[in-house]
Amino acid sequence: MAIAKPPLCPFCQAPLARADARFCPSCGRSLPAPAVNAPATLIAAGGAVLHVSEPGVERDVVLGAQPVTLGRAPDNDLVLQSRFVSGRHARIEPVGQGHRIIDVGSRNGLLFAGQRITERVLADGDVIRIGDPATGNFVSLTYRNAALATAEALRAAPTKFPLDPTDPAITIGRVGCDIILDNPQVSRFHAQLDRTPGGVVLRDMGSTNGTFVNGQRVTAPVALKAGDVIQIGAFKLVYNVTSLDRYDQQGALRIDARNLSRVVTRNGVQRVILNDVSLSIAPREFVAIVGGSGTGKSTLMKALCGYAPAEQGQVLVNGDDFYRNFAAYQAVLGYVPQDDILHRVLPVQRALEYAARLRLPADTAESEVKARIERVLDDVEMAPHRDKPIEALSGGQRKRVSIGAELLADPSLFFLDEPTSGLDPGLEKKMMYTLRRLADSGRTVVLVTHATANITQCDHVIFMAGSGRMVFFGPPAEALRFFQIASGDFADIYTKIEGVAAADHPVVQQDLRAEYEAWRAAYPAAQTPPSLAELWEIRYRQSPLYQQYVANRLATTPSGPLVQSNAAAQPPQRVSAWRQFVLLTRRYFDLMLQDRRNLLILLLQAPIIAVLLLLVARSDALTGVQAQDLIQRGEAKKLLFMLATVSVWFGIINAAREITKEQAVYRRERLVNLRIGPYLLSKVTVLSALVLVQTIVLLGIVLLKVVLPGETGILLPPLIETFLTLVLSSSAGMALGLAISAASATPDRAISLVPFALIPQILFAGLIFTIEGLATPLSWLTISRWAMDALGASLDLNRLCNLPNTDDQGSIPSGCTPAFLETEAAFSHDPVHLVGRWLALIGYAVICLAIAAWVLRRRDRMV
Ligand SMILES: Nc1ncnc2c1ncn2[C@@H]1O[C@H](COP(=O)(O)OP(=O)(O)OP(=O)(O)O)[C@@H](O)[C@H]1O
Repeated sequence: MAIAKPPLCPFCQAPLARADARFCPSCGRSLPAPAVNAPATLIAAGGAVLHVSEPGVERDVVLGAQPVTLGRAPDNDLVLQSRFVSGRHARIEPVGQGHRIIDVGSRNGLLFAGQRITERVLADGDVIRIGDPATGNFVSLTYRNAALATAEALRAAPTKFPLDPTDPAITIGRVGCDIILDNPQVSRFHAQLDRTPGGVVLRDMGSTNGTFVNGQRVTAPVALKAGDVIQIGAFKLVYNVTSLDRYDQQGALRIDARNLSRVVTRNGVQRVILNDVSLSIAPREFVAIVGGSGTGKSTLMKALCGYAPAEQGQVLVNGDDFYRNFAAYQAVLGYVPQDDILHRVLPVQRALEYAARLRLPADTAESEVKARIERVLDDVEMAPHRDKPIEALSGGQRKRVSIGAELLADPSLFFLDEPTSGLDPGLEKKMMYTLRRLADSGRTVVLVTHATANITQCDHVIFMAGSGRMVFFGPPAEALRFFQIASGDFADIYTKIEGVAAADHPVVQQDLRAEYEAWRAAYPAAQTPPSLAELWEIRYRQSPLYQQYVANRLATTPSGPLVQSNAAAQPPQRVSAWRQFVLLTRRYFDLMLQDRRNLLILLLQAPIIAVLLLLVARSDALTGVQAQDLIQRGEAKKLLFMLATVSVWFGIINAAREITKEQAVYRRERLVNLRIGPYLLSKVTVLSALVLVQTIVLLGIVLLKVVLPGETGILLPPLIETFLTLVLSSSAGMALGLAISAASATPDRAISLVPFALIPQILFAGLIFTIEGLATPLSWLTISRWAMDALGASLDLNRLCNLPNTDDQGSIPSGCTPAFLETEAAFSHDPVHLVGRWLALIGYAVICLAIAAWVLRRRDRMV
């Protein structure tokens, strides 16, 4: 074994005079004790190399024909400094042309691909980590051995399935098929190849996530020709007439971005928010996008993950145009937005069950869902908290559950928007450690973060500055050198890249003098100076780092077949509307029941209002007594007006917060596959059940005192007609409430809008004020007016005298005169009139739901 590089300061990379130097002559920081014992017996020419990366220390160690022990004790061949490494941790011993690593009984073990291992024969490119779950620190050991096939090459090699010409059909699916594609996103029986007289034909067997041929979704049988590429989730199957070659791209997805730009126009002014960004992220890399506020981090991430495509430029996933093939790749995409994407009132396990049912193929067995949930709970270390409501968890734990929800579908591309925001430094570090493990276990992980304390855990860091400019892409340690940060603190980079580049600016003077002068020469007439971001961008593009980490990477072709697609971007795959409706309805019921306090308040409204009405309503308000006929119609109208308005109130208030309060969950699920129709109908179903209960309670209690006339019903008994009218009024109110909710940015705003919907119901119902002139068309827009008409018709108010109830002296007028018996057209006692009013209420509800759906669809575009 030998130290391959001259000793360098781990903080500023300046050369050290001696390997055992205690202080750096350049940055002056104290140095760790020499870490490696290098007995001459272990030095072997041409051997494999182990790149050792400990916090603050990087070195290469040559492995030879002798076993090497590693651990913290000083008598190991390779001494590691970190406290979480055991005294005697592992042994690396030669096997054939390569090596094997063996855990010799360490406490924290060896991690490979995110999983603990006891032993592994190493392939070129393997990364073994020793991690400390308590602090989130880890040591990385990267094995390089040119004599072995690379781990990437092994992963890229196809598996050939010979196609027997006598075989009439070949099935493709997750279990029990001729060709097995083992991924939760693949349906059990996903697709089938049929041999027909005309050739081989591919059929999708009603899969949840779709089958694609050359980028086109298979909706009808497709005749295959040689070279056609079939895509199912992360798998590609190339049809070669005599064989089907399966390329498993799980955990092997590379992202190349070329010249991404985005310009927005606000108040007529154009602004660049993403400025010609190119980069390349290899499979299983963990990449952080960092930079100041408003510098375009989220814009870049959304362009990379396809949720807000760049206007110019191209994103390629394993060489395929990502935007054009978005529908095919959507199944392998995980995205964790800043907000929680699960309902907080649900316990962790139950929330994950609903998420799994919505995301995984419909034919996923209960046992598979359970196993998947167990797996992700372990992956995010939340198994001990499975029964706790999400709202009872800490911020970091909640974020882990959101990550778990995304992991259910086992995505190979994983994007996270500020997963560490709001976490304390300890939790932040653990979160980064979790993400590192997820990347190691076969995911390309990209996150946006403000926190730079732990970005050494990433393979690469992207620094954004100014108006969407990428000023650095490369390994974190290189960033410190590039920006000449002697302190070793990444946060110092922020101050170097923000601001205007005046000639006397210290950063221009120290770092960017050449770039500044070149810029001045290029733009001699410029009135305003460039930004520091612009100069760093120029500097980075001219640096060897850009050549190495961007240009050279972009110049290499990805392994595996390419999808030659000229298709326009296709909408995402849709799962069965009925299945979604059933699941969403079940979940919504569950949410209602979990939020007991709110449910209790909603349910108490009806009896409390009914009891208050009992206190003021007369028992004969609707029937009338002969001697008091003169005041009856007014009294009856008051009671019916209250019943109608209260019903509308129930509907509006039940629904007004229901969409807006869960909009983060809705937005995320919409990006996966949620349909607006089933979503709204699930709300309508559950809320209808609620208004039904409320109406029964309200009417039931009121009728304990108030007597309903016996014979007045037009089509049905008056009780049934009254009940129907009130339910229809509540339902129309509920639809109006849902429209308000869909249009409101926050629950508070929705509640503030409720009076605007409710007060017209009072003004234009025709009771308090006479409706004439402009008020007439406005009254058509209110629910209570149609409800009053229907109630008045059913209970035949025209049979009662039409006199205002002003007889507060107790004196009874002598009798009804013809003038007092004047009828009101609104209460016509005929079937057409009543059914017309019911239809108006139904139409009202339908229009409000259509508006809610339209608003939700419009929101899709606002990314
Ligand atoms: N759809 C849009 N329309 C108009 N302006 C937008 C749009 N999206 C982003 N912007 C603007 O582009 C700039 C960059 O936004 P972005 O969200 O990418 O920044 P960021 O670096 O992620 O910021 P933060 O760290 O504050 O979240 C901001 O000034 C933002 O207001």
